[in-house]
Amino acid sequence: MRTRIKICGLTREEDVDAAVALGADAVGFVMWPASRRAITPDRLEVLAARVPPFVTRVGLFVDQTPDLIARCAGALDLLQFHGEEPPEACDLYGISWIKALRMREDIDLARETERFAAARGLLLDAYRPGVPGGTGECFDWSRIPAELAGSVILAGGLTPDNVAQAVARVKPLAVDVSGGVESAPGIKDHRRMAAFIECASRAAMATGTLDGLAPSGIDD
Ligand SMILES: O=C(O)c1ccccc1NCC(=O)[C@H](O)[C@H](O)COP(=O)(O)O
Repeated sequence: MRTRIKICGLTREEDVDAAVALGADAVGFVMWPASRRAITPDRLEVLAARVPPFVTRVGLFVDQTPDLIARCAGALDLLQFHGEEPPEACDLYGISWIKALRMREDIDLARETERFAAARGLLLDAYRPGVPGGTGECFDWSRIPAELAGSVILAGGLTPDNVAQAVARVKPLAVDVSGGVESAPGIKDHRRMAAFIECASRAAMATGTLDGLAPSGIDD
């Protein structure tokens, strides 16, 4: 499967337009007020309205209220939970959700995978105490069990310089980047976004993530 690409932490119209034009499969919006990339629900409506069909609009939440999440859900295609949202509560909003897990040294991935079995996917991210996401740090990708790798969204410290290696080594379902394509928190650098998407796409093709397909995509 082709590795999908999510550009996260968007706050400006021009950056949303650039991410879509460059071929991002998903765009992420941080709804947690303490983040330097946070936007308001009103701003989310404005930015999400610029995203065409077939590009997934992802809202990021950290232990936030059901009312706020329900307020945002109308502008989103996917919820990304970073807090301790109980699995059963996530079904309240009527749209799909993914669970972000921070790779603490003592994480029990088998247990967490079972606990969040109802999620559409797991996003594996770096761990820094007190920081729910957007750390700009990598974690040891070899810690991802082989049987899980193809179904996870890989996040944490990805950049145009390391994303090809990440795709080749992990072959994840998707890669997720925020800080690695910025000139400042929440301000995306369009050249870095273009380089990231190019490098990730080339690596996905090179690693045969389209196994079994002839170059034309049709068996000869
Ligand atoms: O990006 C944030 O500021 C953020 C704040 C609170 C919760 C989640 C947040 N981001 C989550 C993401 O999905 C980021 O893209 C991911 O953590 C990777 O960030 P980076 O290491 O900067 O590429």
